[in-house]
Amino acid sequence: MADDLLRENEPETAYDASSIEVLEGLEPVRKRPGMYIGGTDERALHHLVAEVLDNSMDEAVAGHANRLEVELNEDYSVTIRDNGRGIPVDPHPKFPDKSALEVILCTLHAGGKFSGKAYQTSGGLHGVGASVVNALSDYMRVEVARNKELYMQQFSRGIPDGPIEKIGAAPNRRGTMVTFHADEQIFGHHRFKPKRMITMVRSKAYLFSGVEIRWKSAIDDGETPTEAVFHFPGGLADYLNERMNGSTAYADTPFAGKVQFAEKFGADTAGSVEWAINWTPSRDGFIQSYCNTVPTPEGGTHEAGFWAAILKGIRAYGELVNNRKASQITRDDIMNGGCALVSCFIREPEFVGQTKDRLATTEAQRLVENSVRDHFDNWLAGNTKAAGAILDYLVLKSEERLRRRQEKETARKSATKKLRLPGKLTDCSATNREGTELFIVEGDSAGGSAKMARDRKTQALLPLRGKILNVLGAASSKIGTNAEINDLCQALGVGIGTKFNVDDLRYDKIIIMTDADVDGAHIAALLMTFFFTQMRPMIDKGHLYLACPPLFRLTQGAKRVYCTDELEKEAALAKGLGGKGRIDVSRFKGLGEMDAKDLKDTTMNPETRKLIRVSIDEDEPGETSDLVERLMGKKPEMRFQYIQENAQFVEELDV
Ligand SMILES: Nc1ncnc2c1ncn2[C@@H]1O[C@H](COP(=O)(O)OP(=O)(O)OP(=O)(O)O)[C@@H](O)[C@H]1O
Repeated sequence: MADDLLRENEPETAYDASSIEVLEGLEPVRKRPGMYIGGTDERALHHLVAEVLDNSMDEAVAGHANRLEVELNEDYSVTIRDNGRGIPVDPHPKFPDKSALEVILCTLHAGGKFSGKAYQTSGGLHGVGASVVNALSDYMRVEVARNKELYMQQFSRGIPDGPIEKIGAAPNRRGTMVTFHADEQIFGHHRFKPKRMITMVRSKAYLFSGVEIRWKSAIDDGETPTEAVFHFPGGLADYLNERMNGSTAYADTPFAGKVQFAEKFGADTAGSVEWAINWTPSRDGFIQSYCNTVPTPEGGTHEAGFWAAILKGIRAYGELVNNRKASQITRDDIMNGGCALVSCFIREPEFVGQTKDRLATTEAQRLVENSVRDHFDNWLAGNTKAAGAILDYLVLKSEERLRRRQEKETARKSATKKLRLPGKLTDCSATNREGTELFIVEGDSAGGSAKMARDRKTQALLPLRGKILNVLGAASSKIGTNAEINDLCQALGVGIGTKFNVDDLRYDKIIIMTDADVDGAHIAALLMTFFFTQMRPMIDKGHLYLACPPLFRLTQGAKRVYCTDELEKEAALAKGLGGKGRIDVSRFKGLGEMDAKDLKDTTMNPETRKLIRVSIDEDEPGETSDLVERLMGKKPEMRFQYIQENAQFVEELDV
């Protein structure tokens, strides 16, 4: 890439240290890495690559770079290089004795992407990524070629080894090169995996057809190429064809397109959307969405806009061809068998959390919906054969869905009549499963408040007395005769082990609601172990949840605030409640102490509560069973060994 000079005469003055704004200092990253990269497991580790790669992609999308290189080195360090403008190296106006580069890498919330001046649409926005990677790397080296000079600075665990140095001339080079080695103190035995990295690299190239990305790996896993070049002028349509992998599709070529928002909504609207979708009867559908090349696995407003456009388009087309059943098609039907890719670029996107799993920018919904809708109407009108086939398929799916619902309704009604439900179950009144919830609560007193706090229509309660049997330590005959477990199975309407059928579940969400103390955590762990070993599909299909009751209630006059932990409490006390007089702090010892209103507001009401969905790390399902066996299994020596190996971690959790 050295010989590739992009826009040689482009002035670099417009993007210099003054474009880099500072909002806050570094520090808490090493202490609480999870807050910044969502954990310390393998997924979090790979997130480091994403953060650095996203910065180079942002340069490319802004039109300053067209070539990137990603290399996994022999010592498992990673090098990412671009031919962009180079991170600014001049002294920072706020900290004249430091270069902008050092400020960026050693300060949280330092970046050039807050105001949209240096970048129009960028994946980065919090000014956190590069400094987080630096803080979590035991070694980091950044080289910047700018103005025909080569600069270099090295860091260990977020601290500079020395000031920035000019290490030579760079007549034919420009851009940034970052090499980092993830810190084993943070990530333990996890290592970068070539397969995971190449998938990420390849998808970036698909998402932005103006970039070529070279991949190299010194680690050969036997299945991933050690060298490759990715450049996809066909963009998402190419990617979709590859993802669908030869499955028969209703349209010969996907419905795909790209809209520059400025052309449709006026020059002030920066950004664009690109999409590709096709339907197939031979596999489940999927959607993969991105914003500014950052994957958004939990979707968000851009996805909502996209599906709205497709749904409205299909229904309108149905009306046009006099297919009256088209009006019963729902979003779920559209997604059934629909394989879709959506990638948008917008200015100042808002995400939920630093790992950016879900896009929250409301504007994106309108922009995407309006852009896609016109194109879709035209496409349907111009591809009548495919349009007819897709419409028929979706109508069929909607009919199947309606039939299934009816069957389930009657099944549930007769089941409620016939089923012998456990006496202590307080059932909900809804007759069909959709939207219903079963709270498994600890103790009878908690059950009392919960009974008053619940929504009778959709929320059912099952109080458990004491701790349930630890199924990992028990013989299977004992499991079958255990009274608490029998009650649980009856309430859920299912059998255990091989007899478990997830479709029989009588509720949509199963929510474990225990006290926020050690005993409560133990009961929750026992229940989760039980579900994990005996009713695993219930977790895989996302039915199991943990309620998050608060630990503290702060009151000041009429103002009330709930806090889930000590940290939140301290923060709330420091900030004040905005009322007058003394702040009273009460600590809930158990759910039973909370009055019904408190319990409803904080823990049960779907509008205001927090819930954690229990899931299994898809990448390491084996690790989960291994860990469950070690922690909950019969052999105390395994538990002891785990505690010894992870003592530091366990201690931290206790803080
Ligand atoms: N490869 C690069 N080329 C040019 N500038 C860069 C590069 N990498 C980082 N920067 C500059 O450093 C700033 C800080 O980067 P950092 O990754 O810390 O945060 P961000 O990308 O702004 O936001 P986020 O925390 O959401 O990733 C960027 O805003 C950009 O101005």
